[in-house]
Amino acid sequence: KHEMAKAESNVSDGLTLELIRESLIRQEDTIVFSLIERARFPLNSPTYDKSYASSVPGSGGSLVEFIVKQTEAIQAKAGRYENPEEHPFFPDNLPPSQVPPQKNPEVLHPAAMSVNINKIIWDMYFNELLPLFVTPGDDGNYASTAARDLECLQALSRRIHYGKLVAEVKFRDERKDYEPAIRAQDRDTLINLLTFARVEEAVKKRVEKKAMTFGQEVTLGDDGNKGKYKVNPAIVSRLYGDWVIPLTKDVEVEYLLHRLD
Ligand SMILES: C=C(O[C@@H]1C=C(C(=O)O)C=C[C@H]1O)C(=O)O
Repeated sequence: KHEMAKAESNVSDGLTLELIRESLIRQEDTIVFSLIERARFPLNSPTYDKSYASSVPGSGGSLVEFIVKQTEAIQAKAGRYENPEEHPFFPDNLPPSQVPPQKNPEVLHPAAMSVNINKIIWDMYFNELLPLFVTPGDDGNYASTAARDLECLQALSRRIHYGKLVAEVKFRDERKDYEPAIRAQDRDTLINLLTFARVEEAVKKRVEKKAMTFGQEVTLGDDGNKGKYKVNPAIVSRLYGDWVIPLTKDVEVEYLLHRLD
């Protein structure tokens, strides 16, 4: 099946819609597990409170900002952001990579570099999503909480920015349809071209099922915990329907608008 998709794609770098969809499906596992790990802790609001971390040198904000900035600085030195699939939340003043450059194949148009919607992802995660899937309360585990938040943010960011690859492969497959819309800078036509409603419905159903499967209480003996999940499956489905899929499509459109620059 794979080989067929590859043969159809008539490009040399092996990028196919089928391989991209496989990666997006695999990334659902990472996202669901990272939400489950974060949900072990209650909201722990001091993690996000500027006054709590004000004595941490160089934090400049909350404890979560401190963890994210410091982690991104280390990972930048290790070459993480040389990979076109990775996008920092705080791109300003990141140290350069200190490892030998990797030969990443040039799959995307260079305009892809300027598309980074992590600010929107950050606000969505903390303002809308987090209060929906964690319990209220405070158990004092702020550093662990911030580390789990970073994992959620990175998994969501990678999935949403994968829209660049989705857009590239769709553009190559239907250049004749995309080119006039790009020349006209016509967002609505681009959205219509790249939307597959049936795929989106399947994604939402599958992530709900994954939340039920990965988030069930596994017990030996009586099934007293049946129907209790570590993260509410309906909220995972809503995360995808309301935010992940629309933001992925925003990335696709932003990328395509500059595809012919
Ligand atoms: C990712 C794709 O493109 C679009 C975006 C989707 C998503 O974010 O999951 C799903 C279907 C499409 O509307 C795809 O066609 O597979």
